[in-house]
Amino acid sequence: MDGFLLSRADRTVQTTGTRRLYSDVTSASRALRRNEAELIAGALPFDPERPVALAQPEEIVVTDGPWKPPEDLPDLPPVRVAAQIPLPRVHVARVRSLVERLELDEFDKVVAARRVALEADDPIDPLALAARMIDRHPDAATYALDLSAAGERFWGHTLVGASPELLVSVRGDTVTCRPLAGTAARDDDPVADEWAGEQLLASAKNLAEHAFVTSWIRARLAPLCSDLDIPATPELTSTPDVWHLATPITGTLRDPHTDALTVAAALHPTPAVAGTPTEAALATIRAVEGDRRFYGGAVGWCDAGGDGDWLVAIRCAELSSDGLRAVAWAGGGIVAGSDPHAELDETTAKLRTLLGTLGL
Ligand SMILES: C=C(O[C@H]1C=CC=C(C(=O)O)[C@@H]1O)C(=O)O
Repeated sequence: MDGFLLSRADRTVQTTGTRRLYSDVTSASRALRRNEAELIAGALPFDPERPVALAQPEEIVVTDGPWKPPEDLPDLPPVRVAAQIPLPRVHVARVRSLVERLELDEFDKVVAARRVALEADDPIDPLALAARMIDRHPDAATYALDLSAAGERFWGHTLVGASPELLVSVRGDTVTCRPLAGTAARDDDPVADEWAGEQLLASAKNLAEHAFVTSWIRARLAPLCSDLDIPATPELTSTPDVWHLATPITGTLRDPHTDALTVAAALHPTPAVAGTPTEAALATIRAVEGDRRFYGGAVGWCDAGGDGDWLVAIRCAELSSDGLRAVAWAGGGIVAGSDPHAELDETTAKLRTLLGTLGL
């Protein structure tokens, strides 16, 4: 796939071709400020030390409403699970060890993730997968983008997902964020399902897990924004697979020239994907999991006026250049009191967003 697609309920940005690549957020933001680029789209990796995938496209199409896929997209092929990395019992053991380290005050929260390697009989077309994800997850932001700009390790690879989590949106001088943290699986039985949501909203452990994210975002946004409105308690939101705790946040840019890409970089990675304190959480994730590549990163666009949308790159998979292999990730926030088996189940529920779309 050549280009970028971000489909949200109100607006779709689709680009093709590459006019120029940027090696970091600062040079991309400078190009926007100097009007050298009309729009820059792409992704920030999970690990801020790794290369970004940001490009000025050749062609840009912005439309109202969600993406309307072309009729001639190929069917999705049969897909099977080739490996779980690590094995589920190893993930449980990792979480147990992280909880012990939390009790020793090494960090307050850390996000533990695992991945599933997939194999397909025929190539998975990234746009066909995105189209199916929009059908199944109409309230999420669906994305599909070429990661080649991040260097040789990513040549021809694409990232496809349906994220329920808005990192930041900027329109004029208005900043909006909607962090998520705290999860419960949905239930087929409507009564049990409603109960699961109510329990989540009342869960001290999940409220604490969520508060680490909102207080971190407050600290990061305060230098950039005035009139910060961050409700004291989260609200309940849902995807077809899971319930989440969400906090809608708004603010006004102190300097109206600050662009959406700069705000996204200042807010990434939040404790919803890394943990807190950030450096201790990142060091732990690097040592325990290795490189998460673009899972847990940010996907979005920013225009020369500074407006833009950046989504947290979760509920996604990275597809190989031939489309025959894919890796899907899911993680969950670990805090004092986290139950290792429940954390494994939570990642399984979150993986359903991607795996269910592929018929698994
Ligand atoms: C890290 C993920 O989810 C984040 C977003 C919502 C809820 C989360 C949680 O409850 O742990 C995570 O912070 C993921 O889906 O891989």
